[in-house]
Amino acid sequence: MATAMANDSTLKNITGTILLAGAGKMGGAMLTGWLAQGLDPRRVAVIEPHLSPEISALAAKGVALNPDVTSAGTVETLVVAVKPQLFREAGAKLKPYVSAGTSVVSIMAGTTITSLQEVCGGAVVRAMPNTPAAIGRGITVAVAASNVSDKQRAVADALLRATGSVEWVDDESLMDAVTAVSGSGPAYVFLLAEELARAGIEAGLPEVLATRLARETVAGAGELLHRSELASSTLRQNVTSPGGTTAAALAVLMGDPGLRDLMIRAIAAATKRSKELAK
Ligand SMILES: NC(=O)C1=CN([C@@H]2O[C@H](COP(=O)(O)OP(=O)(O)OC[C@H]3O[C@@H](n4cnc5c(N)ncnc54)[C@H](OP(=O)(O)O)[C@@H]3O)[C@@H](O)[C@H]2O)C=CC1
Ligand SMILES: O=C(O)[C@@H]1CCC=N1
Repeated sequence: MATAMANDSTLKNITGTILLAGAGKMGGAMLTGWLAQGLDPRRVAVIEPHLSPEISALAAKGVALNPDVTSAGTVETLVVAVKPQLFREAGAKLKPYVSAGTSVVSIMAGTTITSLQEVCGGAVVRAMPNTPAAIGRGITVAVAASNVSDKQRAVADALLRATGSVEWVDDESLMDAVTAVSGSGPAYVFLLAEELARAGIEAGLPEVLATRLARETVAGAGELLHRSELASSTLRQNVTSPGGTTAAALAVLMGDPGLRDLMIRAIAAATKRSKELAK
């Protein structure tokens, strides 16, 4: 387990450059979190071939866009948020930005610490965030290579914690299943909202009403789960009146085969894909 954790001033006290490679959906969400948590925009540089209007606008606040190696300054932390399939090509171009003291924080699915060390060098932290990071409600799991110093780990922790909570693990082999559960997990919940709406329409509801009911139900149940100290199974039981409507639906969802079997298969497929992306 990590010994060095960030404190409130870690982001504000950064003196080197935080270089973000890949300001897409996940990298862009992390950048938003860093700036919201007080990271000085002048400490941030972004490498991104197709800059969105939102990222381009950050130049006015001092974020450096596509700096060359000499103008990037001393890169304290390189955050790699490109697609794993592009990493070998993109990583080789990033290596000149990495010096002896640079830590490399990767959020790429599948890509191992060993590959990152080979391609970029540096002291590597492998992390897996998720998109609720965009509203500060993400959860990230991180694992550090043995050459990551306490200070580097604290900076990585601060960068990741700016988008939600962080769990550190020691065993890198957990990262494939982590990716399947929490990295990809938001997509499963959004699919639940889609299919709940579709089933409502099938049951006779107007589309607009069904969509609203499904969206608010998923969001409200998620917020209740977030705020409550009760186990999710207890919250489920609190909805389920004996012999009532929920019990009738749950008999289908918890039947055999049911959601358990589907979820086990889905997580196994995503875990397998994460392992394949390592190759
Ligand atoms: N989306 C998610 O929920 C999560 C994603 N991740 C990981 O985050 C990474 C990014 O995913 P996501 O944000 O969804 O993908 P995106 O495609 O939205 O973002 C990747 C960005 O990298 C840019 N890019 C391409 N080549 C380079 C390069 N050589 N140097 C710098 N930037 C480059 C892309 O530009 P262009 O589009 O023009 O090619 C794009 O803007 C992936 O490795 C993924 O595994 C991790 C957790 C969750
Ligand atoms: O789908 C993917 O591969 C990435 C990793 C986790 C979420 N999105």
